[in-house]
Amino acid sequence: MKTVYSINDTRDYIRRARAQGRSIAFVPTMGNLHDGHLSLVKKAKELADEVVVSIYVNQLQFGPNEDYDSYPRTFEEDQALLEALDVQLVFAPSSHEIYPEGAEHHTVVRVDALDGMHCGKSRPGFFTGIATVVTKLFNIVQPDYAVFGEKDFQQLCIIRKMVNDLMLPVEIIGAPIARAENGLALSSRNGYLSAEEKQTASTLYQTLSAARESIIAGDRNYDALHRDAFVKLARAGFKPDYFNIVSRHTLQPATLADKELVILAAAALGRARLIDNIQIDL
Ligand SMILES: Nc1ncnc2c1ncn2[C@@H]1O[C@H](COP(=O)(O)OP(=O)(O)OP(=O)(O)O)[C@@H](O)[C@H]1O
Ligand SMILES: CC(C)(CO)[C@@H](O)C(=O)[O-]
Ligand code: BAL
Repeated sequence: MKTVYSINDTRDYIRRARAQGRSIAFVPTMGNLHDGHLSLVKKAKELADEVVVSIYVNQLQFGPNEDYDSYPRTFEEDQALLEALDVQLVFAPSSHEIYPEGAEHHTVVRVDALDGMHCGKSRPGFFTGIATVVTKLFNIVQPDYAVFGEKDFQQLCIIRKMVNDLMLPVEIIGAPIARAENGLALSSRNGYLSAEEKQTASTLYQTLSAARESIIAGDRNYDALHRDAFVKLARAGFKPDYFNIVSRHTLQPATLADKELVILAAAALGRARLIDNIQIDL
């Protein structure tokens, strides 16, 4: 496994791999790797000859009062995990490499149709920061495939739309949510939770699962399901942000005509803001 820090070294590596006719799958991450990330890497290995993983905590997607400074950075451990999976290239740029003139007044990519709702409503600028850095990373790595987790469902939809609208030559692959035994979706920010909070945190998945069961059983009172979920989460100690039953394709509130749904949820618990979702086929 090779680790590079510059765009030039990444491009050199990619050029050589391409000259040998090798295909490339890319997994962008912010590091502090867990089994969720590793499942993406395993998927990438199935898709292409070369797997490239980026580790970069992108300041542009963090709000002024968010956890950019305290975001967990565990570069050495991350490298060991990727080495064990035989990843060929790790790209770990500095902020200066990605934003040499600073992130302010930088050209951005905004996926207007999907970025003002759900997480985008609570975190203004979040998805513009993501779409912008992912575009840069795609331009640097120029992969055939890029793998993203379904845990960040809105992010995955936004990347798909961006790639489609801007005709970027990369195929986006979604990977299922990796969960802890109690159902909690794995996330780097789970590290902010105490052992007790980690148990409580599973209520988010349980609440999603219960709503899913009700809908499958025929309940179509989405407003009431939304209200009940907020009450359940608040009782468990969460500060619920949203619990939205939406069409999987538009991310707009589900109508009775929609058959492919997803429930998107976010809630704060202690220091952590957790997100999760569950899909429903009617
Ligand atoms: N539990 C999971 N299952 C599947 N994919 C995941 C999981 N957690 C993260 N990913 C995916 O890994 C990629 C990198 O995500 P990121 O580095 O932000 O990790 P994270 O654990 O989601 O961090 P955070 O706690 O900051 O949200 C994204 O495509 C994300 O969807
Ligand atoms: C896609 C991503 C690596 C962009 O910084 C980040 O949003 C993430 O880790 O999901
Ligand atoms: N996994 C999404 C990145 C973020 O929350 O900043």
